[in-house]
Amino acid sequence: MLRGFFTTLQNYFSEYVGHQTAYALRLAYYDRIQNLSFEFHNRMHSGDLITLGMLDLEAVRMFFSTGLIRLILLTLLIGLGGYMLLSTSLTLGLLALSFVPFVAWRSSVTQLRLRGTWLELQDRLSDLSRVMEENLSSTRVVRAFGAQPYEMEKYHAVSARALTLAHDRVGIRVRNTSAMTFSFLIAMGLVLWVGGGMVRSGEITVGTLTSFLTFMTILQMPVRQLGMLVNSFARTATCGERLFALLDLEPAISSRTGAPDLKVEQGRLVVEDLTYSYPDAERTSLDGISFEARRGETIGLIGPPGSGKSTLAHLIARYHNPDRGRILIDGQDIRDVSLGSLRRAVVVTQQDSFLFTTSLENNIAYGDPRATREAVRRASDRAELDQFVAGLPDGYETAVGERGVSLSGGQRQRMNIARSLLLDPEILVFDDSTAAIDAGTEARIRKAVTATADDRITIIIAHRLSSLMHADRILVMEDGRIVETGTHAALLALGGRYAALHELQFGAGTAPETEAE
Ligand SMILES: Nc1ncnc2c1ncn2[C@@H]1O[C@H](COP(=O)(O)OP(=O)(O)OP(=O)(O)O)[C@@H](O)[C@H]1O
Repeated sequence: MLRGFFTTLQNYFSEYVGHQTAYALRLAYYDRIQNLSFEFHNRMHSGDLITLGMLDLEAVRMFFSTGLIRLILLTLLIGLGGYMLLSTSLTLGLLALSFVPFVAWRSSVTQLRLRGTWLELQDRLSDLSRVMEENLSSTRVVRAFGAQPYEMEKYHAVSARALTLAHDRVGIRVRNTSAMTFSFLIAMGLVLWVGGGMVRSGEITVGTLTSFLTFMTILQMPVRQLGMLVNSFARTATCGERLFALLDLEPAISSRTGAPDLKVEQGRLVVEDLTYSYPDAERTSLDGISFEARRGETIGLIGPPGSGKSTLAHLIARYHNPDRGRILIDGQDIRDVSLGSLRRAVVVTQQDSFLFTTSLENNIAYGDPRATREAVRRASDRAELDQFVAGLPDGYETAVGERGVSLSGGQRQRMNIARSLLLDPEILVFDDSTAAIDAGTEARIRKAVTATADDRITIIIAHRLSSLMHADRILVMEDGRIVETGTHAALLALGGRYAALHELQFGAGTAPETEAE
């Protein structure tokens, strides 16, 4: 009865502790990956991060749910059992316990081997989720190029690698279990042999020998479980090491302790000698960029792909820290103010928009969940999305994302623009965010955005000249440097790269004034 009672308590509490530990670790892990820098996320594949957050964390939970309590139980059982055996008969006790050192040695060897292979297996499983994740997010590309057989083969290859290693691991474990059973049976045989002799010579009674054998049988189970414990230890040590290596990482981009909020009064942006290279990159992505902008101004950024336009935008929002130079907003270095206040003041409308699985309204209000329906509608109207939404049966309640209505590339971009406009930031960067929108709609969006442009600095990054020719100043970038600066008219008159681009896009002879209207 007592055993039943305590087993129930043990099961309940050990599971409770395991789940509570996993819950706390899961939240700490999620919190960490929310705050680690873009450089970290560029380096780590999301498949690996998911494996770490699911499998490694589960291994640690299992240890707390079953391994830890088993360790206490085994120590108690082996300690007490061993004491009772030895105190009854020293010779027989030693014989009965002779298998324990062998099992301990065998387990240690197995622990080391399993530990190594577990790490390798995790890597192979990570490869598996990476291939699957890539495949799921590239369904269209795969179908468009008829690459299903190739994808299948790729998945098969990584699956087979995981299977081979899993097999090897089973082999190690089974050999270990067999060796342990064998050594126990030998010890039992010895006890019967020697103990039988002692009974015959009258040294001990049949009852004592029987109780010895019963003890050994009781002890057998926990001792055999040493193997499982060893396995659980090996897994937890490895998984915990990986998990804590990530938990111990300090986010490269964070607010200094006690950093004040950014205060914007005049609304002046100063970029000084900005230089930046991505980690491990051979080339410098930005090289000595300097410019200034005031509230009410629109700055256009143009240049060939890879010239550093997006990198510059990302540095202004402090997604990365510059290697050299600084960015000041109203005289405050953006590294000295709280990150939250900076990200409220600087919003970058990304090239790709991500739709969360929720209503259109919630998607637009993502940056400000407390925004009113009216504010959402206004932002969406300025982004030329309102009419489209009005045509949907559920209007702003329409579910979008993976399980909802899909939006076209242009509609997604407009939703992205509405999401940014809603926040009404001090510095608004459009990073090629109108590329998928037709020129007519883009012109209407521009007009609506310009109506409130006096309150902020607007930076427009685009490849299409018509998107930014109206800007107060246009910066032409090449290889991470600003190579030309001026208004549309001035740059045309300069006859340099901008003029050449203009000729390429509009042909010679088109009056710039008409375009710039
Ligand atoms: N995460 C990254 N890691 C390493 N190098 C990068 C990374 N992102 C961009 N780069 C490199 O930095 C340089 C500038 O890239 P960036 O994306 O800023 O160019 P861009 O002018 O915005 O290009 P596009 O017009 O194609 O958007 C390029 O040489 C690019 O290869």
